[in-house]
Amino acid sequence: MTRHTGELAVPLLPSPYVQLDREDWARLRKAHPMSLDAADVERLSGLGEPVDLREVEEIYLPLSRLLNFYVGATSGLHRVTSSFLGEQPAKTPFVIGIAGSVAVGKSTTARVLRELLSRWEDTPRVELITTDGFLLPNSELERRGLLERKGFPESYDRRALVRFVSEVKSGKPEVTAPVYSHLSYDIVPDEQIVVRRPDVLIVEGLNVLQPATSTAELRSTLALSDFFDFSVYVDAAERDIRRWYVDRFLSLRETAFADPQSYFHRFASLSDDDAVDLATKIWESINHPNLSDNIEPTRTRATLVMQKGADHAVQQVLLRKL
Ligand SMILES: Nc1ncnc2c1ncn2[C@@H]1O[C@H](COP(=O)(O)OP(=O)(O)O)[C@@H](O)[C@H]1O
Ligand SMILES: CC(C)(COP(=O)(O)O)[C@@H](O)C(=O)NCCC(=O)O
Repeated sequence: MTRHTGELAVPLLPSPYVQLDREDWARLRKAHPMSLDAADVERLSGLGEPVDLREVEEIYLPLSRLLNFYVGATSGLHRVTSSFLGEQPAKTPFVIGIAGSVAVGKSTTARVLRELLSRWEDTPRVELITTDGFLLPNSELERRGLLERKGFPESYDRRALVRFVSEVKSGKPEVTAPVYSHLSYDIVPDEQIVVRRPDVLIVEGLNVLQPATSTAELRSTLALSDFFDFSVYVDAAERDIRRWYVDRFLSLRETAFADPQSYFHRFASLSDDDAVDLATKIWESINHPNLSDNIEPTRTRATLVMQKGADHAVQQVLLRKL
């Protein structure tokens, strides 16, 4: 097996990652045999995403196995701390962060992992939360002049997001999160997600690996990632991500945008060329600068980096060893 040092080195420091080609990573599966039964296959194909089952077996199953080892080791550490303190050990939810650009495949990765992790005996209850629920409402974004910066770190209520994850982790019986609608393009008033002591919490979003900010308003808060037990950065070449974004925009024209209630309904009747132009313009003015200024710089903070090729298939996996 060829293992070499990952490219994501901080200059002059040894890379903290071991880099595995797809074949090497997939081979790890043989050491930890697992298979999907008919019910698993059915559940996975019911997720509404065209995920190749070979991809699930070769990439996501080994990852779910690794995560299962981390869950065991982390709960051992919690037990040690409780016993040191002379306390009764309580079960602490294992928290996974999933970061990456808009349209890189974070939601798909998160949903596949939720399915696979819930198959492990010690983690049957896996909850998934997306950070868009913590975007400031449009009225507030407008007041702050941030409507064109949705998805940038400052467009979120970061304090509420950190509080949410810390409360789930502290074992609070019920913790609620606000809900964002892509249909209305805003936070949904009076709607909430309730999380009740999961075994695993997956937190997926563009900015989940952002370091703590030091603005006057937020100084001395903890970073969200301080609560992560494991994090995944989904990575790909920007030209591929932009194409996935434009393709998704084109297909949303026939589905979500076609709904008269949709904020984007006015885009449903665009010609192919105009839709491609508009999606490319949104990419260049919002999603590209957010990726290069805010999201990509957090990649080296992830425990594991999945590097996808043009067809979404993972080509390389970088796993943090140091
Ligand atoms: N593993 C995959 N195989 C095939 N298509 C995928 C895969 N992951 C994502 N996609 C497609 O790429 C687009 C973006 O994926 P999504 O998970 O919605 O990204 P994000 O949550 O990062 O915005 C979607 O159209 C999705 O169907
Ligand atoms: C809602 C999002 C900010 C993503 O939020 P996340 O759940 O990753 O925090 C993003 O999908 C979005 O709508 N961005 C605005 C620019 C655009 O329309 O692509």
